[in-house]
Amino acid sequence: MRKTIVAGNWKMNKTPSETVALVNELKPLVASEVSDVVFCVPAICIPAALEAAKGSNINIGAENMYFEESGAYTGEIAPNMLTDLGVKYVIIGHSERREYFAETDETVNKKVLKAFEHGITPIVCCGETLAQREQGVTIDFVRQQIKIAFQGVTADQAKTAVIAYEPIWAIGTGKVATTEQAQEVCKAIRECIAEVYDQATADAIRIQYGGSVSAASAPELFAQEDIDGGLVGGAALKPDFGKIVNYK
Ligand SMILES: O=C(CO)COP(=O)(O)O
Repeated sequence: MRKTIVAGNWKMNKTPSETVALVNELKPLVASEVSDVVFCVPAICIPAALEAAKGSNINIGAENMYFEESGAYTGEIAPNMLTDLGVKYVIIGHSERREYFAETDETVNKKVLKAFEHGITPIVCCGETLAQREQGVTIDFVRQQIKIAFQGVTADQAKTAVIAYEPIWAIGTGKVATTEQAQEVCKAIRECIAEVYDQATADAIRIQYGGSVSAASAPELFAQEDIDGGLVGGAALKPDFGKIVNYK
C-alpha cells in the first residue's frame, strides 16, 4: 500500500517573511496521518521555511536544482547547498522550467541522477500540452519523458522517486483533468516503469497528479489506483491545502 504524498509547489510566490507566516498558518492544518507532506518553496525562502516547520510533519523541498557540484554557473543552486540545509525533496523538470528556462529531457535526467547521488528525492514532472492531447500522442509523449528522465537511475533509486503527472493545459487554468484522464496516464506511467525496471519498482514508485487540484477534486483523484497524491500550485498557498493533504 503506497502512502499518498502531497506536495505544494509555491512557484515564485512569498518572501522569506511571508513564508514564515504561511508555514505557521498551515502547520496545524496539514498535520496528517493520511499523506506525507512537502512544501516546495523558492530557494531563498528555504531556511525560513525549515525553521518555521521545525517539529511539524512538513518536509521542505526545492523547486529546482542544478546538475553540477559547484563552479561558474551564475545564479544556480548546487545539490549540496540544499542538503546542507536539510532539504529532502526537489521538483525536477516542471513544465514552467521547460517552457521558460529551456529545460530538456536530457537536463532533467542529469538533475534526477544528481539528486539521487545526494540523497534528495526528486519529484520528476511530466505532462503533455493541449495540442499533444488533441493529437492523441499523450501517452507516447509522457512515456518518452519518463524513459529519458530515468536513464541510468537504478531500480532501488526509482522505487523512492516521485513522479508528478501534470497536463500542461490543466496547470493554473482551473481546468482539472477528469479523474479518468488522470488515472489513465498515471497507470500508463506505472506500466512504463514496470517495463523499464520490474513490477516491484512500479508498485513502489509514487505518482502524483498535478493541475488545478483543489479541496473539491482531491478526494476522487487521490482515490484512483495509480494516483498517489498530488503536486499542488495555487491551492498550496491557502488553508485548503490542509483539506487536500487530509483528503479522506
Ligand atoms: O503546476 C502545478 C504544480 O506544480 C499546478 O499548479 P495549479 O495547482 O495552480 O494548477
